Amino acid sequence: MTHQTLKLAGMSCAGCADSIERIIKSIPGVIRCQVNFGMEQVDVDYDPKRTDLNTIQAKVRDAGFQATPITEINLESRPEKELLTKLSIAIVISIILFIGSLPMMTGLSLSFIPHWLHDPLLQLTLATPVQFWCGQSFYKNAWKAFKNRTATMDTLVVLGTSAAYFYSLFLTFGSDFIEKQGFNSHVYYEASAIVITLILLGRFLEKRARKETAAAIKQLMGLQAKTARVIREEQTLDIPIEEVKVGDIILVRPGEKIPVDGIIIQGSSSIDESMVTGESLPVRKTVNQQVIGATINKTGSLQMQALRVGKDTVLAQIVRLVQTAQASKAPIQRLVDRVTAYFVPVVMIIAVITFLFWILRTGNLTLALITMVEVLIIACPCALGLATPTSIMVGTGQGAKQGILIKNAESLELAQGITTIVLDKTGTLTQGKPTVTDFLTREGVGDGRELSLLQLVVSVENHSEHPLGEAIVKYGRLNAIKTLEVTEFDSITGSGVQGKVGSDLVQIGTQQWLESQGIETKVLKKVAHDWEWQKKTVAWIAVNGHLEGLIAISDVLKPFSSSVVAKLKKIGLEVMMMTGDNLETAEAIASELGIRRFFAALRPQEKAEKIEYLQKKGKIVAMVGDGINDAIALAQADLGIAIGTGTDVAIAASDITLISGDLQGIVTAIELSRATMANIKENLFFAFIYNLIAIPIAAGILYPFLLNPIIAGAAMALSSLSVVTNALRLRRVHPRVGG
Ligand SMILES: Nc1ncnc2c1ncn2[C@@H]1O[C@H](COP(=O)(O)OP(=O)(O)OP(=O)(O)O)[C@@H](O)[C@H]1O
Ligand SMILES: [Cu+]
Ligand SMILES: [Mg+2]
Repeated sequence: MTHQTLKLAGMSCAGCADSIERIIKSIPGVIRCQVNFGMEQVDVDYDPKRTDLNTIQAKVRDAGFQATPITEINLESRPEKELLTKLSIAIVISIILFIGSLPMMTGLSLSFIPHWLHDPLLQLTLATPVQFWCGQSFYKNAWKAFKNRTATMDTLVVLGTSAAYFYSLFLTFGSDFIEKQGFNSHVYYEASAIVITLILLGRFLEKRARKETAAAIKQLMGLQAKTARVIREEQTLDIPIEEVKVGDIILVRPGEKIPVDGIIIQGSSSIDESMVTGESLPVRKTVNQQVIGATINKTGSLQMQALRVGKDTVLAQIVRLVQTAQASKAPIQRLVDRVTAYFVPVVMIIAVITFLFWILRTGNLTLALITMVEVLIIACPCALGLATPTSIMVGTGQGAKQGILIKNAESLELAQGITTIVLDKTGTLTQGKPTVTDFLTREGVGDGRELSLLQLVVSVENHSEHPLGEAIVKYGRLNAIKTLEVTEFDSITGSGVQGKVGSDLVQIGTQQWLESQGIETKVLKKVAHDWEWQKKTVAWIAVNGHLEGLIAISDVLKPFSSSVVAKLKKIGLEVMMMTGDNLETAEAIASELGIRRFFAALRPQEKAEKIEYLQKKGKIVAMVGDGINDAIALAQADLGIAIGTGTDVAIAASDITLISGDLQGIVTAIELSRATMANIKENLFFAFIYNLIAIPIAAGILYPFLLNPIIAGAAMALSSLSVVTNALRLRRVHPRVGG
């Protein structure tokens, strides 16, 4: 499967986005296609054996749009200059036309307005370029839609303003005829010109605002360093970031940005990773630790080796993730789409009925025409099309700024509805950087076997990815233990690890597991219990099926664990804990955090089963976890939240990732979701209520009070603008637990 992002040109409203999506999806071989109206781009997945980029581009071109591939991240937006020129000219002409028609509109004789301004021929000369040059894009788009056998908001604008324009044109040259019929012979050039101007103005402002919503991504990308100082063939050179290759040795001085992702090979420093992880405290890093491109090296001088460059860097991946999330459709949007699809044709029918009704009832052609034009203009559903996507864009962008990656709009919509949140213990509530506190052999202190047993244990744990394993290896290093060769290593997720050192079978893991292997564990039970009550995790050691010792490992809680649990309860969620660790340790930790319900000694599959059990009881469950042992449960949960410092498996199985592992992100994500959904509902309410009220008025139910078409145009431009502005308010959501 090939993935490609294309930049789109020529879209004027959400309706165009829909038709492009439909066209691309209809090409055989296209697997997935998603248009992002806000970013003006489309993501396509296709089978390269069945179709290719040229075919896709040609199809899009046939429909009247342009699509060009984006290879590197590139956000240059289409020049707005042309739109601005057209808008300025339209404004000037509209003002002149407006002044000229004031006496007629108000019925007053305003002597300061020269009479020639009211001349229909002059008005025609002024109105024509506005209609066909400034308004050109409406005609083009309406034609495009017509060819695709759909109707969009452009269709409505074209029908409405053309009706006003051609009616006036007819009057200009045939007013005698009209007057003989007893009709009023006022021309409506100014109405059509002003409506076009207002809609252009609305588009211009909307474009501006939409550009602002892409700000989060732009900000992320602007973070990238421009150059890097590399050492090649013993020479130090400054080269552009694009030319850095994997494996290059790079020098980073204090205060400089880390140019690409890499590993420190010399020096140590504290590094500000807040731009990527949202974590505000600088982190101390030294040799062999990874650094992320775009983060800031604060104090020390570093030499690093490039590991990932270009589009493989963490930053580029984050940008891509955020872009896809912003383009994705929330379930609520699908409903809106269905409604909008029927909206335009329905409006056209209402317009025709309005026309027929008034002409038959009053015989007044002007009245019938004006009401029809109003219905066409005022009912334009573009605010409806903007309501959901703009909020989603701002919401996901805002999350990214705070170190919360939301996989798609659906996850964002889901987060607000959860009732229960289940937290994993090790690595989620605790730091996941445990240290060994006690080590005991079967015979107790001084049996002379301590070091040789520790050597066996450390050798096996050296192969484990588990934080407990890492802690034991570190402990071995402190005791100057040399590791031995291990064969037949096996990791039983959720239970422990085993391997052969020479001919000895070494097993390290839970008591439960060793018992299930037929190993007698009674002798050390008392010591183990004491340790567990001190919140320590106990690993049991057996060699050749015989219990030989115990290791106690303790892990401290993350600084915000308690306050996050409290806050989650306060916003009305049921909080539970779930762990693979034993019951006593779990109980001790849970009571410290004030969590009443918890499940302990769970194997990975059982974690998922517990979640399923909660779901069966009608709860909507979010699960937060970091490890391989959490992956199934994360996928089972309604909303999976992964700790970014955890394993890749967990991140892949989740819907939301907290990049820095800061638990406050859970609260932020939920509040952001609630705010976004509320915002979408406000937007939809505004958009619908406006149409519901405006259409009947435009159709003339309040007759003899009639709207002027100009007011209709202004109202419609304002309604989309207010939707976009409302969405931008989401940028003010910054909930934080610690202040
Ligand atoms: N590499 C290992 N070395 C020693 N013991 C292990 C190892 N891996 C797992 N265990 C044992 O299995 C138990 C369960 O492990 P699991 O990975 O499922 O959960 P956990 O990391 O302790 O806790 P949580 O589920 O809260 O993240 C551990 O508490 C430990 O006793
Ligand atoms: Cu519109
Ligand atoms: Mg864990």
